[in-house]
Parts: sequence; structure tokens; C-alpha cells
Amino acid sequence: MAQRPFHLGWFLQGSSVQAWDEPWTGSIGQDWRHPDLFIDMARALERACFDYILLEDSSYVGEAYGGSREIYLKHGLSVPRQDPSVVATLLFAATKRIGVATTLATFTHHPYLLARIIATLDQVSGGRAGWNMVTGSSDLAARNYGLEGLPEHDLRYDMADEYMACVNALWDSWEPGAIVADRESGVLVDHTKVHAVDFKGRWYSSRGPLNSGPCIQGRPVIAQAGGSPRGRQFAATHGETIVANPKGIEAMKSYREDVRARAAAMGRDPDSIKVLFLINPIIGESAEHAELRRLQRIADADRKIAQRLAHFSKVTNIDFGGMDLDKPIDETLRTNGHQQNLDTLKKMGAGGKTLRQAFTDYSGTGLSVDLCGTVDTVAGRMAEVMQEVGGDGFLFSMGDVSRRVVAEVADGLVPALQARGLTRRAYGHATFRENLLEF
Ligand SMILES: Cc1cc2nc3c(=O)[nH]c(=O)nc-3n(C[C@H](O)[C@H](O)[C@H](O)COP(=O)(O)O)c2cc1C
Repeated sequence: MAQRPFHLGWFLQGSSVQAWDEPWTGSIGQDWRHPDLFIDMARALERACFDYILLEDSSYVGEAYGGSREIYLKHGLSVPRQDPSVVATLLFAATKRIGVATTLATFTHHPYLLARIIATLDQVSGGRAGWNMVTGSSDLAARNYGLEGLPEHDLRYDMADEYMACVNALWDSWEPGAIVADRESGVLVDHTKVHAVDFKGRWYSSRGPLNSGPCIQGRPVIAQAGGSPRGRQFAATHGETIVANPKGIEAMKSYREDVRARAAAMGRDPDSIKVLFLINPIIGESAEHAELRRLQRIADADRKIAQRLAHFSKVTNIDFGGMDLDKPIDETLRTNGHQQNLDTLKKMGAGGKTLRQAFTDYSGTGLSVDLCGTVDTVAGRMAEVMQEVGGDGFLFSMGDVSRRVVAEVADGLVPALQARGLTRRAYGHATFRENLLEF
């Protein structure tokens, strides 16, 4: 029996300078202010019929590593970065079918403002907007917004449940058919179909209705990435595409099954949730060439260990700068940030491996799975992985984004996937959600 096709997305630090000191990035150090690279990328990924680009974001300059901003600024680690909703507008203007899921955090935007921005993006894109729903992971970011810090991890998700109820009510404040636009009767909007929401929660309130008018899709596509048990529960409740980073086939499979079971328990159809797994394949013109590039990646992981650890410090709020790289990982480490990443690192350090060894493995190997070889080998392995895991697709996350890297995927790997009937050759629909639910 022919294999069911799977979905493709790209996880892009699209509001910031990408990989500026990597090869093939031209003069990105000067050019980054205008997102030409991302616009070219969006067009290429649309040519390859990707479901969506996820624009990642955070709202602060890192300083968790060594208690200093130096390494982050010196190497351009997620800084400078622009507002992703502005960048999303430009990507939409350059494309016609691909979805864009913009990351906006619950603590940076009041629900009304967020509902309005995302509804506007959905309108200007013709129904292609998604929202990557995040609750934040750093007190430093919270302090940029006048807060003392972020609430505790699980409480953030409780608050996020209420936040979702509020934005959903605002998006629903325009009934279908509210826009009449009939010159004869002189009615643009039927006022009986536009309602106040009078939402009063424990943490959030809004009167409504939303003045932007409705989303084309009714509501935007919700992307979510909860990895912890509470995070998965949240993702299973609200997520429509879940971006996931478990390592290895077994972990991927059990992650997906867990999210689907949680969703089914709440009366949702598990097939209405698409779990996409992070990958960073190594593609070569021959097996030998790919192997050379794999060795290069491992060497880079070792050479750039301070930068990579600085990024890891940023998402976990743990200062790895002060730790001895040649000692085992401290098992007692805890984070109020990204718990899943820390858990994965600890697992990789099991058996007394040093922090250096564990972290080089963590950042030098594949994200969810190792994929290395020619386009045909990689396409074949992706097919096997999907069969073993059960679905639903992959999210590319490349640390060295350049037009060359994009072309390797869009014009090299994807045609090999399409030739096997594994990914779409044409978009079936106009909107993000319809394409996501197509298979
Ligand atoms: C693929 C992926 C993309 C993410 N994008 C963002 C992001 O753009 N901004 C952000 O603050 N957090 C982002 N996160 C973090 C998640 O929102 C979440 O905090 C993280 O997965 C940890 O969840 P947990 O604490 O439930 O394990 C992302 C996580 C993953 C796996």
C-alpha cells in the first residue's frame, strides 16, 4: 500500500540575523535589516509546497551564560531580532499558498492586541496565518515588560488556558456572514452578528468585539511546542500543529501517541493534530560527501561549544558558562524554562559522560533523528521514520541557514520526496488549515 504523505514545515529564527558567520551567508551581517533572505526562502519553500514556516521569537538579549550579554552580542545569538509579525507580513506579501505561524508570547501581548494582530495577518494573507503560542521561558524577557519575572512553569500553562479562552472568544465575536457588503441595502456589516465577549477571567479580561473583523479561517492555526507533561496537555488541548523535539524513534513515537491520546480523551479527533518533528539533515552529493559534512558538523559542535551552550543557557536560564566542561552533568539541575531540552541533555549525559561529551553529542547529532546522505538516502530514511513513528511530518531547523542550504532542501531533497509520493506536489487548498488537514 502506498505510504500516506507527510507534512513539511521550517522552523526559522526569522526575526533575527541567521547564522551570520556560517559559510554561504553572503553579507548577511549588513543585509539582515531587510528580510530578503527570508523572502527568498519563503518563495523556495512554497515552490516545494511546504505547509508552513514557523517564525520563532524571544523578547530579550540573552545574558544567562556567564552572566553577560557579551557572547550573545558578539556572535549574534538570537540578536538583533525584529518583531516577527512585521516580518510575517513581508513573507505573506511575497507568497500565495504557504502558511506562516508567527510566535507571540502570552506575557508580551494582551489577548486583545494579539487577537487583532493575528486576525489582521490572517486577512492580509488570505487565510494563511498561524500563531505559535508560547508562554515564555525567561525572567529577563518578563522584566522587559515591567514584570518581576515569569510565573512558575505549570502556572504559566494554567494562565495560557485562560488566555486561549479569551482570544478564541474575541476571534468568535464576529459570526460567519457578519460582513454583508451590500451596496443596495447600504449595509457593510450586520451589527446583529457582531458581539461583545465580556470576558472576565482570573488573569485576563476583554470586552470585545474585535475591531479588526474576523479571521478568514475563523480562527488562526494554533502551533504549540509543549514538551513537559503539563505542556503536552496544553498542546493536546489547543494545538493544531505541534512542533516537537524528542530524540530518537521511540521517544518520537511515544510523544505523538501521548499527545494524540490526551487529545482523544478530551473528545478531539487526534487526526486533526499534526505533530511535526525537528530535523536538520546533512545532505551530500554522494555518501562520502555527506559523511564529510557530518564530521564537519561534529567538529563545529566542539569548536563552537561555548556559543551553543550560551544558547542552551538562554532557553534554560542556567549558567553553563561557569561549569567545568570536563565534569559530569549535575543531575540536580532544574529549569523554569524549557524543561524538555534539559531532560534530553541529562539523558545524553547518563553514565557519567562529561558535559563536553554530552553537549557535543546533543548539538552535533541530528535533532529528532540522524539524517545523513544523498537526497535519495535521506528521503528514503524520512519515509521509514514516518512509518515507524506513525506521522505526521517534519520541521526543518538548520543552524546554518543560507540560500544554498534552502536550495538543498527545496530543490534537492523535496523533489526526491515528491518522486516517492511522500510530500505534496501542489497545494490542494487556499488556506493554511485546509492544507494541514488535507492528509
Ligand atoms: C520547535 C520548537 C519551537 C519553539 N519556538 C519557541 C519560540 O519561538 N519562542 C519561545 O519562547 N519558545 C519556543 N519554544 C519553546 C516552547 O514554547 C516551550 O516553552 C518548550 O517546548 C518547553 O516546553 P515545556 O516546558 O512544556 O517542556 C519552542 C520549542 C520547540 C520545540
